[in-house]
Amino acid sequence: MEDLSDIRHEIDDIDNAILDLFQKRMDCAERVAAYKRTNNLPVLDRSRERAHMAALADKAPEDLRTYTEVLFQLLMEASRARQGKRLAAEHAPKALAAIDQACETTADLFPREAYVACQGVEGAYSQFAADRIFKHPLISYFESFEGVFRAVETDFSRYGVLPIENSTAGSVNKVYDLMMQHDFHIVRTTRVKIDHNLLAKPGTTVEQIHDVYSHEQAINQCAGFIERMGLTPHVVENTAMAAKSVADSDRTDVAALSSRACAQLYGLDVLMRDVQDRDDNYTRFACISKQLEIYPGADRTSLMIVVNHRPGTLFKALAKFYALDINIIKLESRPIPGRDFEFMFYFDVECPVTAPEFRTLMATIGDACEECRYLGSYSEVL
Ligand SMILES: O=C(O)C(=O)C[C@]1(C(=O)O)C=C[C@@H](O)C=C1
Repeated sequence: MEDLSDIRHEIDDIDNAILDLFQKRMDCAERVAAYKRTNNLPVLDRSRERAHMAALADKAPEDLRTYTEVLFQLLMEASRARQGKRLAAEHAPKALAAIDQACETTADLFPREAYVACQGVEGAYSQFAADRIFKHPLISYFESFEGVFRAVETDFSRYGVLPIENSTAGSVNKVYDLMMQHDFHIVRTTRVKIDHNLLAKPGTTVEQIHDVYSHEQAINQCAGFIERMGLTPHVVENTAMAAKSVADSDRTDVAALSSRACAQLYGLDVLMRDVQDRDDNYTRFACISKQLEIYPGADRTSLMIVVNHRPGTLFKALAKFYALDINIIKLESRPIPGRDFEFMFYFDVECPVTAPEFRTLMATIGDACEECRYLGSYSEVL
C-alpha cells in the first residue's frame, strides 16, 4: 500500500508547478490587457475562448474532458477578471480626469449657433429638435443615422442630432446599435412632441389613399390609425423624405405621415391631423459631439457597459447605482454584433456631474463590469 503522505508530497509538487504556471498565465493576461487597451479591443473574446477550449478538450483524455473544461473555464474567467480590473483601474482616473477637464474648459453657455448634422431632409423632426437645442443651427442633412455619426467624427459638423427614443414606439434601435461603432459624446438631450398628419397632393381625398409612407417609428406610432383606414404602410428613411417623395410622385393614391411643417415645405395638403395612436407622443433626441463638452448644470450621465455573461452580473452593476442612490432613468440592451447573445447595456442616470456620488460611481462602476464607456454628462432642454 502506498503511503498517503508520499502521494500528498507529489500533489504538493504538482500544485506548486501549477501555481507557477498559473502566475505565468495571469502575467500573460496582463500583457493581453495592455495590448487590448492600446488597440481598443474588448476583454472578452468569446470566439478565441471557444476555439481554445475545443482544442484543449480534444487533447484531454476522454474521462477527463469535463474536468478539463471546468478547469480552463475557471482559468479564463480569472484571466478576464484580472484584465477587467486592470483596465478599469486605469480607466477610472482617466475618465474622471477627462470629466474634470471638460467641466473646466467647456464654455458656460451652450452655443446658440453651430454646424449641426441631422438625418433626413428639411422638415424632419430632427430639425425641430436641432432648433430647440440651438437657436440658430446651420443644418446639413444626411441620408442615414450613420452619416450623422460620421459627420461628427470627421469634424464635418461640430454637433449631430439623433432621435433615441419615442414614448409610444420605444427606442430607436438603429441609433443605439450605431453608438457601439462610433466615437462620440452626448452634450444635450431634448424632447419633441410628435404629431403625425396624413399629407397628400392637393386635390387628393382620403378615400383615394391606399399606400402610406413614413419612417418606421412613425408607422409604429400610427399603427392603429393605419389599420382602421385599411392603408398599406411603406417604410422610408425619414418622415420628411416620405412627404418629399409623395410630392414628387405621379400617383394620387399615396400619402405621407409627417409633420404639418412638411405640408407647407413640400406643397402638400393636410388630409387628417394628429393621426398618431396616442396624444402624449414624444421623441427624445440626443445632441452628440466629438469632444467631451460638459456644460454647467449637467445632471444626467450616459454610460454603456458590458457585463460578464454569467448569472447575477447585471444585478451587481445595478447594485452600484442603488448603493449610491442614483436613479436610472433609462436602461436599454442591444446585442453586440458578432457575439453570441451578448448584450451592451446603455444607462442614462440622474445625478449632477458635481455630486460626490457621481465621482464614486465613475471610480467604481468598472469593478462591476467587463467594459464601461462614458458617453457624457448633460442636461435635457424642454
Ligand atoms: O486571448 C485573449 O484575448 C485573452 O484575453 C486571454 C483569454 C484567456 O485567458 O485565455 C481571456 C479572455 C478572452 O476572452 C480570451 C482568452
